[in-house]
Amino acid sequence: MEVEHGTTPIYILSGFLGSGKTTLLQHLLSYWKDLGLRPAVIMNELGEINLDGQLIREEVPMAEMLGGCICCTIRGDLSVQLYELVKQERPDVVVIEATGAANPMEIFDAVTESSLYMKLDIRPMITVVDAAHLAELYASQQGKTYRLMLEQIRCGSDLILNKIDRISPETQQEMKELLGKLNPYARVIPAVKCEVDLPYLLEKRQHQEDQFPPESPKHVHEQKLDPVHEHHEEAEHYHATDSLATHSHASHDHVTVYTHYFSGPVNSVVFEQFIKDLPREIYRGKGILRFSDTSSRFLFQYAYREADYLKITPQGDVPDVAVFIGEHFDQTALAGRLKDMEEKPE
Ligand SMILES: Nc1nc2c(ncn2[C@@H]2O[C@H](COP(=O)(O)OP(=O)(O)OP(=O)(O)O)[C@@H](O)[C@H]2O)c(=O)[nH]1
Repeated sequence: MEVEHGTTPIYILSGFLGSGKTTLLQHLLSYWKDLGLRPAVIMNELGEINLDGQLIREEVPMAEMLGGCICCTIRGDLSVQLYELVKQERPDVVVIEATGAANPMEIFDAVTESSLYMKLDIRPMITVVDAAHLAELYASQQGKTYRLMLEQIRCGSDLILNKIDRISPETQQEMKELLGKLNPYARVIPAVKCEVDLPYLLEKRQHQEDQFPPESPKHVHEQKLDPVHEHHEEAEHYHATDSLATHSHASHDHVTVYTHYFSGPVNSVVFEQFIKDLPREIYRGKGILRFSDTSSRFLFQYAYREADYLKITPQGDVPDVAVFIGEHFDQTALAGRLKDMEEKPE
């Protein structure tokens, strides 16, 4: 990796909730470590607790931005966190993992603000796309989730078409072509578990600026480097020029998060059934649990109707917790079912 002296490369990982960003992050961190580089991470979660952080090696410096989205509610904090992380840890490279609900243009905005007082090399965005989820949303072609996904696709310079194990070869071909149409400037990289050729993904390409379509991220990016530019003017300009940006800040107003702290262990079979029965409006779940019928603790992941359980020994003092993210789901009903499980663990 070419690193300009005194300049910190910043990679932003974008992609809808559960698409595979943390999976990619883990590959990136191992790759850089093997090269003898010191990576650092900024993780942003909508929930109050960073569960993905549990999957990251302890020695990797990490700034956690919890309980909001860096593209809007806690956006101002990003430049502060980035500044402190770079100053204190002197990393060779920083990766920002955005929440899957984040509007990519706004993250670009927030990061470029930091580049006003730090030497940063903001690399083009990497967007991870859940192939099966895209196929389904493309079929219906509606909803805010679809629009947000389109925007994330449009802003990526590399599009990792992940989870191709979940679609047929024909659909795979269709999705590749679709990505090519939605964003002709990006490289499309099909993958399973984000296993991609990392030197290829990270290489600095010639004429990288030409990758951006006219009047899209590059345009906004350049404006942000002008410190006297008024924010609302920029926002207006962005809305006026970007045909997909019909909802900018409001893009994830429809996304809600429910965090449940468990008062005790729950039965694993009952919990697994509960996850299987989750309503369609809930598209993401994760948590750390203690089951009454097993001895170890588990990290569970639920993304787009597929669940995964991993035995873990949490770092530090981590409560038993589950976080659910979805669109307008009934939080009270969900809370009730979880509570029931605690009261009847067997
Ligand atoms: N079947 C399948 N599952 C995958 C693949 N890649 C990742 N997953 C699983 O999908 C789930 C979500 O992956 P993450 O890497 O946590 O996704 P994320 O984008 O970081 O999720 P958020 O942080 O919630 O936005 C996990 O259970 C992964 O093991 C893949 O290629 N195929």
